[in-house]
Amino acid sequence: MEATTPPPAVSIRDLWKRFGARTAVAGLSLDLPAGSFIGLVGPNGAGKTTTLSMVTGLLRPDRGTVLVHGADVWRDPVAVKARIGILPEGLRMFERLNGRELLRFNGRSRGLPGAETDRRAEELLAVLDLAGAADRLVADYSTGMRKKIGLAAALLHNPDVLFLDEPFEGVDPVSAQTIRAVLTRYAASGSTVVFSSHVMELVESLCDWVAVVNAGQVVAAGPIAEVRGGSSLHQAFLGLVGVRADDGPALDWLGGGHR
Ligand SMILES: Nc1ncnc2c1ncn2[C@@H]1O[C@H](COP(=O)(O)OP(=O)(O)OP(=O)(O)O)[C@@H](O)[C@H]1O
Repeated sequence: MEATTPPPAVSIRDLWKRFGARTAVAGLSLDLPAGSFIGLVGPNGAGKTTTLSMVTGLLRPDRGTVLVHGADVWRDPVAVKARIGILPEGLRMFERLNGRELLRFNGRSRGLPGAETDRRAEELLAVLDLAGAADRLVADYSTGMRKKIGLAAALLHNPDVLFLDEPFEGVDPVSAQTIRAVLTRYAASGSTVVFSSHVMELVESLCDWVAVVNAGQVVAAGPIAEVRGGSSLHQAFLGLVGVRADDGPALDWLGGGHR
């Protein structure tokens, strides 16, 4: 008997978003398998952030539907928000709270009991190496610390699906390793991670599934070994998004000490 495929964690159908004359997302459809570590890759301006914003209910699409574990992001936002965690790009936080207060606030606004919020917050602060900074204002956190406290806030209610926009950008190797370890542990428990990145090596080493987006559409998606074929993900990516054959303008004034 054939094994039945489990329903996808996220189902995106015919998603569109225009900003004035510019089409950022152009009829994007994609099923993201549950329990996978998923990389969303694409060149600058491909529509990754716009897609993630619409999928997580932060931006209203012009058209299209998104289901998270069967619940419609726009018709049933409360059910969806209980099941997802989000680390958006350029996350705005309550800067005048310290790290511990921020997590407590998040836990309580998610309806977690106080004692449980505190227990989880302290564990996350310790695992993410933020315990020593828990009493400092978020306003004084570095980029890497902000990503980590943002990740802690996104994980506190133990979501089924975690969305992260460029979680490793501006993060030093030590913090990156800490974030990787937490995400790997989370994904190993059967939860779904979806993250966007430009770093193919990172996607290749962390993800088991990848979607390549270009000009607001999916140009390839599937298990990473399938998408990259016999080559590296980097090579496959360049082929999929189309590298310019020429080098563009000559820049013959550049280098060589000419003024
Ligand atoms: N608020 C906005 N107003 C106008 N144009 C926008 C807005 N947000 C995105 N765009 C445009 O939509 C397109 C897709 O942008 P988006 O940020 O989704 O791409 P991305 O794949 O995340 O890019 P990057 O890798 O550079 O972060 C781009 O052309 C961008 O200029």
